[in-house]
Order: sequence, then structure tokens, then C-alpha cells
Amino acid sequence: MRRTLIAGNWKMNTDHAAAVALAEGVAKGSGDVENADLLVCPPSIYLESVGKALDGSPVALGAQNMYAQPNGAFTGEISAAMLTDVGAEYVILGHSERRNIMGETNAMVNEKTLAALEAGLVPIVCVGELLEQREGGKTGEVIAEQFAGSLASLTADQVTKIVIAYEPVWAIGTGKVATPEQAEEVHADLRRLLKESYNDEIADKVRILYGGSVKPSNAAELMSQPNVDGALVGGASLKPEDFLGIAKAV
Ligand SMILES: O=C(CO)COP(=O)(O)O
Repeated sequence: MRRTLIAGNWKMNTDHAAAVALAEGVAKGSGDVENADLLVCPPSIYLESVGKALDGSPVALGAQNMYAQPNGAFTGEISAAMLTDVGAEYVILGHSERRNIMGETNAMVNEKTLAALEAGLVPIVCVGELLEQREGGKTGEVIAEQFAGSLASLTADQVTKIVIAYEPVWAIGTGKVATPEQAEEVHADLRRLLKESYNDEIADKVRILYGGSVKPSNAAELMSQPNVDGALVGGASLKPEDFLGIAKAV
């Protein structure tokens, strides 16, 4: 049985005081959440302070990105070991904003995924199609290509340690949420790809999150789909009551 994961991607938002206050708010309300694991992913510079604010609560800490190399002359980058050093347990990889704004490729996401696993982090590997790709009937093809490229050469044991997030780019920050049926269709497709690449038992273990305009008002219906195992929440993760409202709707 897969336990639901509600993850907050704070993106490039908050300042130090706001990050700590948000984390404290989430930690304080987390005791009322029964049916979901909680995770927050602040900007890397606030990881340590947010980690302290979460201390003693069941809320896990994650980062939004990392570099694949362990150390060295990579100005401005942060390694997986640096993330674990400040208490991160998860890392979001290949978010569509990194793919589409920073030019990250499937090969780069794959390298990062392997490095994250090596360091003991849980990678949340993101996939998702652009609006024109959906309208052009290419969603299945795009997802299959991102799946194959981003997860290339992962062993069966490694794939059971990852989380996949399906985030249709047209639903991110737009208020235009995918219908539960649209989400389930792609999630079922991802589960099928896992079954084909590994086996049924392994495919059944992997959590597949939906992301894109998730709110307390639409969370229950999305989460009730058989292959939707949680949410990766952007805007609504910036208010404790909304983020916790999503988790309580599970
Ligand atoms: O990109 C997202 C989470 O990673 C989704 O963002 P929104 O919830 O703001 O649409």
C-alpha cells in the first residue's frame, strides 16, 4: 500500500523569516494530518533554518535541485552530500521550470537522480508535457521519453527508492488544474511504464505525485484516483492552512 505524500515546493519564494514562520506553521498543524506524509522543499539557502523549525515534527525536509558532481570547481552549485549534511532527505529533480527555463535535459536529470540515490536522498523526478504537446496529442510520447531518459539505468532496487511527479506544464501556476481523469490517465501510463521496465511488484511500490494548481478544494478528488499517490504543491504550499488543508483532504 502506497502512503500518500504531500510535498510543498516553495520555489524561489519567502525570505529567511517567512521561511521559518511557514515551516513552524506547517509543523504545528502537522499533528492533525492522519493519512499523508508531509514534506517541504524551501530554497536551499534556508534548508538549515527550516530544518530546525521542523525539528520534532513529522514533516520531512527536501531541496529543489542539486548538482550531480560530488564536489569541485562548479561555481554556484550544491552537491547531494551538502543537502544531506543540512538534513535534507528528498530532492526535487527535473522540475519543468528547470527543464524549460534553465535548459535541463533528460540526461542531466538522470545523472542527478543517480547521484541523489548514491547520497541516500529520495529523488522526486518530475515529468510533464507543455500545452502545445498536449494539444498536439503528444502527451504519451513526451512522458515516455522523459521517463526513459530521466530514469535510464536505474536498477530495480533504485527505482523503488524514488518518487515520480507528473506536472503538466499548462497546469503549473495557472489555476488550470488537470481533471482527475486527465491526471489518472498519465499516472496509469507511468505505472505501466514502470511495470514494463521492471515488474508489477516494483511498479506498485513507486509513489506518483500530481502537481499543477493543487488546492484544498480539488485535492480530495485528485487523490482519490487509483494511481495518484500525492501532490507536489507550488503556490498553495506557501500558506500553512492551504498546504495542511490539502493534506487533510486525503
Ligand atoms: O510546479 C508546481 C509544484 O512543483 C506546481 O505549482 P502550482 O501548485 O503553483 O501550480
